[in-house]
Amino acid sequence: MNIRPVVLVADPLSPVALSSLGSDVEVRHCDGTDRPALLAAVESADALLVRSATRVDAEVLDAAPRLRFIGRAGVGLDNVDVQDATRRGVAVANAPTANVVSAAEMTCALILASARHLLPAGTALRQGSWERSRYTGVELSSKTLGVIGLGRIGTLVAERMAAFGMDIVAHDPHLGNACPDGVKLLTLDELLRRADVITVHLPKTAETTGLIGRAELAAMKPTALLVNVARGGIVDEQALHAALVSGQIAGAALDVFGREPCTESPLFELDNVTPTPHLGASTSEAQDRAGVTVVEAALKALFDQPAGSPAA
Ligand SMILES: NC(=O)C1=CN([C@@H]2O[C@H](COP(=O)(O)OP(=O)(O)OC[C@H]3O[C@@H](n4cnc5c(N)ncnc54)[C@H](O)[C@@H]3O)[C@@H](O)[C@H]2O)C=CC1
Ligand SMILES: O=C(O)CCC(=O)C(=O)O
Repeated sequence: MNIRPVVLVADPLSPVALSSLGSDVEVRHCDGTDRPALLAAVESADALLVRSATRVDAEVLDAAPRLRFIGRAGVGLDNVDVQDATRRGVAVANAPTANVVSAAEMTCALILASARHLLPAGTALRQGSWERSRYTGVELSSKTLGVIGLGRIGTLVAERMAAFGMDIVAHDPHLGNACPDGVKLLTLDELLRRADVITVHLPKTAETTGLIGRAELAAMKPTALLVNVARGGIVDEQALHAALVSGQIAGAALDVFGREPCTESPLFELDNVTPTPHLGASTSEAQDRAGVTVVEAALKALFDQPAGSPAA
């Protein structure tokens, strides 16, 4: 009889994280985006480890009578129904700091890529077109960066872009007086009107979904660049498409989309959009840290507590 607890890995975790699971647990894998496979596999799972692709909702929790722990190897918990899990005595842990440097570096890369048209210029060159004046960019030095959500990632982005000579303004109603030196806190409307580059670093919640819509895009400068490495749906994609086509704003870089995986979008047809497939946390360092963090939490939940009692 198998008495080892079963850890179900439903999204790809780093090899370092997988090996840190050790031999006291039985590790099983499934594709968490394949709903029937997930629902079948979770039935015997004591712990479930996911990244952002697997949705853990009431249906999954209903199918998982033995589940004691859900580990989210990353920051955003919008794909896990934490409230429902907690109500059922299933502990949930994420890795809130594991990938923030990677996400911040990705954001900086997208800001620079957008300002200098790297994606369309490189694509044109691969197609044999040497168009230097078409891809004239803008300098970032002395421009204003507007950070919406000055938490861990927003702060790292602000620090890094300040080194490029950008003035930093931010909007974050939950910060109170805890604003870092050199950053000016503004209302959302003031930020939208003043910033040359706007970057979004918010959790996806009922409050933040659709926060950047038609009216907010209309308030931005026609030269503004908008970057979203947070979550799809915080920026209204239809309104953004209209704003980019009409020249209401100059460009956008998007790492995240309302529906993922997202392989087709009218936004992908626009030269002034730099899209990436949710790569913010996709570095070996971030994946090792995030995976090991949730594995350690899973082992603690499985072995430090008697089965059936909720982990802290
Ligand atoms: N693209 C990617 O691969 C990654 C995306 N993310 C996303 O980035 C998000 C932010 O991550 P962190 O900076 O680590 O989170 P955090 O919790 O440190 O910071 C979020 C900040 O947003 C602020 N905030 C909340 N509601 C707001 C509102 N309505 N207006 C303005 N500010 C508001 C909070 O006060 C907080 O300071 C995550 O929730 C996740 O969804 C995180 C890592 C990688
Ligand atoms: O690597 C992932 O699963 C995505 C990272 C992410 O979006 C997050 O940590 O919130």
